[in-house]
Amino acid sequence: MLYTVINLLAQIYCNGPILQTVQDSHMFPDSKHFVDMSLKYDPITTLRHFDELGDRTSDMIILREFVTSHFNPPGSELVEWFPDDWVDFPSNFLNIHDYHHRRWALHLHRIWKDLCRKVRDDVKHRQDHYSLLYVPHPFIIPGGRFLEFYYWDTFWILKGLLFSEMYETARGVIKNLGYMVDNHGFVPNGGRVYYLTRSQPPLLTPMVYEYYMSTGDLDFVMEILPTLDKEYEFWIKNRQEWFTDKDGVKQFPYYQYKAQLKVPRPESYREDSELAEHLQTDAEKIRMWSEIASAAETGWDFSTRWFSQNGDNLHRMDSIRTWSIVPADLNAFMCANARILASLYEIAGNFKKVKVFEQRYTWAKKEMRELHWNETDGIWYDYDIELKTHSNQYYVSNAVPLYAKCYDEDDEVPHRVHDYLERQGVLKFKKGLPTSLAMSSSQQWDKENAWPPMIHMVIEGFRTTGDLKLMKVAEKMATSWLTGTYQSFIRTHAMFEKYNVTPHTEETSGGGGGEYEVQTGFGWTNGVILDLLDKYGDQFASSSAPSSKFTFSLSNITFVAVILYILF
Ligand SMILES: OC[C@H]1O[C@H](O[C@H]2O[C@H](CO)[C@@H](O)[C@H](O)[C@H]2O)[C@H](O)[C@@H](O)[C@@H]1O
Repeated sequence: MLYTVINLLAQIYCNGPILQTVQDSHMFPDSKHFVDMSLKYDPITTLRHFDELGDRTSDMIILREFVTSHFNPPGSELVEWFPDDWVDFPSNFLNIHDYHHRRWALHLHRIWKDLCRKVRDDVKHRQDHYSLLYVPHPFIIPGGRFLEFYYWDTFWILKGLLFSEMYETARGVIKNLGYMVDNHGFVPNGGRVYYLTRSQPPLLTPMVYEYYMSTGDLDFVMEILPTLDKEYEFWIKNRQEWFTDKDGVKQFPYYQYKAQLKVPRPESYREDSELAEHLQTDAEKIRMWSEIASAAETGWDFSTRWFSQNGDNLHRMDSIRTWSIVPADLNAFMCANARILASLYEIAGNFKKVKVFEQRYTWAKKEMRELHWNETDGIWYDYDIELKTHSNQYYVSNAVPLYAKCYDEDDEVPHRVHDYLERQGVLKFKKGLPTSLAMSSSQQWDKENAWPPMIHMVIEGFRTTGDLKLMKVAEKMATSWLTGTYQSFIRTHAMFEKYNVTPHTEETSGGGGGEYEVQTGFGWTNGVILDLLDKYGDQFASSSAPSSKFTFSLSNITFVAVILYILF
């Protein structure tokens, strides 16, 4: 049933004459706008009405009239939702000693209410009218143009919700992703029908682990465990290959982002059509669109990481070759998934499964050592499976295996990672780690853009080593990030999805590049700040807060007022 509905919807939102005509007409400046509009009639009627217009759809006035009379504006399928478990002052925030930061945290905490949505019941009953996929529980959207849930964003949103003591909402967002696995076989990139051809970095199992660590809610873990297992199977079945020795004997499995797409991404239809314009054959175009969709699956859309690293094509988007890359971060995530699932099955007393996942964990660590670890440079690199070599370039993702703890107990490894970052000169970026050093790139997952999830993983990677020197490194990074983003917030009153950390200016500002304007809101940014304030709020003092006496007393009054309000 659901399969038939999805197929029908695909004819409107993923392919077909309406999508192509509207997107090619440049009716909306952002290609995502059109595919987020819900239908006024069912897909078959809509297609028939469009067909009846014949050639007249080349007239912009007629086309616009058709869109207005057959589609609703984006967002009308969602209700703004007040989360039941939201309280004015979560007691965790008492741990934030500096009142400026506490006030900032309270502001971010309030933003959860602005970003919380519930899918209207009508979507459940008439899914064939909506590109939005039905999920049963309220959830947090990233913000800006992103009005649906996003898979890997949810991990950092969840971290923030847990610090905000919104355990019910946190459980709901996890359950929604589980609902995706149960109904669609995997977690898509985001909650739209056009995202059903690809996933995103697999962090559902780590989310359950984080939730369990904060709540001790074992019943929920046991309930969702089969779904987590099912998601792991999706990655095995659809994204796994075996590394073989020269005699063809299997050594260990490895994972790649590998989505298949025969058409341009619907939400960036124009951009992808133009990129493939020069290609002669359908096969070449399909390959390029699949490489692009796979890059979107990485979460790093787009980055020179997926483009040619040399020659005339250096760092050009049309040289995209995601299928040739074995990403260090994806394999680290799969490794962490295997380790967590082995522990959860142990708690469940299912020792057969413990053995299965322990074996997968052992393989994953072997894969990390043999394909990614570079003994000379002391870091993990992406592996180029076509050229049979390390990618050998600095990307902040090189440090993700440290966060995922995907290496054998060895005190040296974290220090070597630190030394590598130092040698690359990226620790000199005072405001935050740059994503890459590919200065000629105009992509958003490159150069001096710093992304909250990556900053968080590096900080956590060092903080959790237990090594005093590296914990200091983590603290310094966290303090710089908090200071820069706080100053930016005071100046702009906005939280950005990514930040520019160029050393050439004093101030941290919103990032740039890529195919859309920098967005504000912003789910994962706020989640990361709240989690860092959880970890460092008792030590971190604002050097940058507004200094006038008036602001000082006003903020104290605000805080006292909040406390009085709670007490009485
Ligand atoms: O519409 C273009 C792309 O937008 C998304 O990617 C970016 O935003 C996401 C939400 O914050 C984030 O998860 C992703 O890492 C960003 O690059 C979307 O995920 C892409 O699939 C889409 O093509």
